Amino acid sequence: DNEEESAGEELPKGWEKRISRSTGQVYYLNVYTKESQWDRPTTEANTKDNEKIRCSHLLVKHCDSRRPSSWREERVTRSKEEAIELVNEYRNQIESGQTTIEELAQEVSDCSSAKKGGDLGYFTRGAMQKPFEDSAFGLKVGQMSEAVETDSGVHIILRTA
Ligand SMILES: O=C(CCc1ccccc1)N[C@H](Cc1nc2ccccc2[nH]1)C(=O)O
Repeated sequence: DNEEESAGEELPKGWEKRISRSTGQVYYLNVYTKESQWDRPTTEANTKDNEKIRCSHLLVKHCDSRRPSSWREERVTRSKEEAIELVNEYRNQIESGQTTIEELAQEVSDCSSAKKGGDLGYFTRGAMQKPFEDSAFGLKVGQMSEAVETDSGVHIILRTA
């Protein structure tokens, strides 16, 4: 509002100041990505294309995977249908709180990220296979995907940041 601008505390481009309906606290909305944050932004709001997110994933490969091999087994022979069934069972175990994606990925994920509990680090659009990217960027922080199929196999994705 005016006195803030006149006091030279203008917000960087792409941000808007909001008041939380539930707590009355001030927060800031990135008008491009619709993401919000408590801290007053100091840099321009990033637009969709340079948005970085962080995910962990669990991958179950199958006989038609691009590389039907992994640290777990020399030759992956399960069918795609079996991989989908397994992934859905794993997803239920995580959803029910029996385990976490980090713990399960270390045991069963066919991706080398298994060693890090499935953590893929931060990435922008353009870094991962399209079905994976579309699912990951559609998740809110803390949300887990349904089974996602890529040329590598069948994934569960958890957005962590
Ligand atoms: O591509 C990799 C390495 C991914 C990775 C990124 C960052 C840190 C650690 C690993 N592994 C493939 C399996 C695989 N395919 C994927 C497709 C999308 C995201 C993660 C994936 N992982 C494979 O092993 O065949």
